[in-house]
Parts: sequence; structure tokens; C-alpha cells
Amino acid sequence: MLTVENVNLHYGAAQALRSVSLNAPMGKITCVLGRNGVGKSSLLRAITGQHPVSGGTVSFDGKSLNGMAPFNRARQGVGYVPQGREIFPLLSVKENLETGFAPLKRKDRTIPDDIFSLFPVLESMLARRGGDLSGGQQQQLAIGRAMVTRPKILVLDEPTEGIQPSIIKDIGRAIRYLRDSTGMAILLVEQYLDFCRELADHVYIMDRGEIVHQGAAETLDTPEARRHLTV
Ligand SMILES: Nc1ncnc2c1ncn2[C@@H]1O[C@H](COP(=O)(O)OP(=O)(O)OP(=O)(O)O)[C@@H](O)[C@H]1O
Repeated sequence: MLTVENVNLHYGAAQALRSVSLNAPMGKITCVLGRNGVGKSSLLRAITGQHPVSGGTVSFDGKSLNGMAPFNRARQGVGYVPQGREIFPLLSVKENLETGFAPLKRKDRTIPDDIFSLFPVLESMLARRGGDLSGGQQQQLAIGRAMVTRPKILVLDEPTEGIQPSIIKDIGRAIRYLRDSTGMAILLVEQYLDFCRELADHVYIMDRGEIVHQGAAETLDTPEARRHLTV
């Protein structure tokens, strides 16, 4: 289980996370919702080690990740699908997938077949440049690249952003498959309420750097939850 306890994060003098605590258990999909700019990406930066925390602890299976470089967190099993995908545009689809080999031992450097059963389009485009793919295909590639690292927890930053509905469905199906087939923990941040309501086992809502609500996915329909999500 991934545990975040009382985490603070600052950009200079500006505080983006205020004593944030949450759990992402194995075999469950945990969603963090919130409007623009409430600190969702900052939370994922604290978890993946892209930005240092100024207080509190991030731990995985009881082991603190604080102070550990992103590369070493990947070795511990933290897979990351960043906002905006961050595909290498000049590398082929195959080469983009192979960038996921970096944290793996030499004998484990293979591309798992289930990437292509989940996202057949990637197999048919293996030789194409990443930059030639549509936004939705790039999102599938970014998830595939994270799967190559054999994560124990998969962290996704707004996987539906700018993506057409048919591909959003494929991505939802893939996330469910990963939870059910591997028992990994999945933590995703989103602004798309319906996607989270359908997918999540547990939801948190953030507002101005704090967790202001948590509960089962159905609790997103309560007036109290809605109040934190409407603009
Ligand atoms: N590199 C940075 N330097 C300074 N301030 C930042 C930086 N990144 C984010 N912020 C600020 O921190 C706050 C939280 O931003 P964050 O990106 O975590 O929010 P978010 O909920 O992910 O928003 P979005 O949905 O737009 O990605 C915002 O006020 C933002 O302006």
C-alpha cells in the first residue's frame, strides 16, 4: 500500500500541499478529484519524487520513499503516467516503450504482451514516431511505457485530459484490467467526475492544497462533495 502522511509541499514561499494524507491500497483504484490548481499534480510530484516534500512522509509497503530519487522510486515499483503524456516525439513507439526498461534488471527487459492486448493500436504502430500518434494513442503509449516497468503502484495524472470518449473507455478498461489481473495499486488524479465515479473504489477530493472529502465513489453525488467540485 502507498501511504501519504501529513505531506506539505512548497514552491518557494507558496504552499501547494497542506498536511495531505491518503492511502492507495493494493488491488484498488483510488481517485483524487479536484478543480484546476488545487494541488493534484503536486501530490503526484511528491509521490514520484519530482519535487521534495517540506514535511510529512510518503511510504510504500511501510518503507519511506522520502529523499529517494524518481529513478529509485521506479525501482521500488512506482510507475508514473505524467500529465500531457511526455512521449518522446522523435523516438518510435517501440523505443518509447523501451525507455521503461531503465529501472529493470537486464533479464526483465521485455515488453509484456498484455500491453498489446489492451492497446492493439500500439502493436500496429511500433515503428511509427511517438510524435505522429494522436493524443489518445499517446496516452495509451504512456500507460504502456509505465507497464513495462512492472509497477506495483501505477500513478496517473489526468489520463482522460484532451482525449476522445471512445479512447477514454479503452483507458478505463485497461485500468480495471490492471487492478484485477495484477492486484497493483492504482492512484489517479482527475477532473472528470464520471470517469472516477465509474472506476474508483475510493475517492478523495482536494481543495486549495487540502483533502476536504473522502469516501466510496457513490459519495461523489452528495451535495457536500459537489460543492468542492463545482466552479
Ligand atoms: N513549478 C511551480 N512553481 C510555482 N507554483 C507552482 C508550480 N507548479 C504548480 N504551482 C502552483 O501550485 C498550485 C497547485 O498546482 P498543481 O499543478 O498541483 O494543481 P492541479 O490540481 O494539478 O492543477 P491542474 O489540474 O491545472 O494540473 C497552483 O496554485 C499552481 O499555480
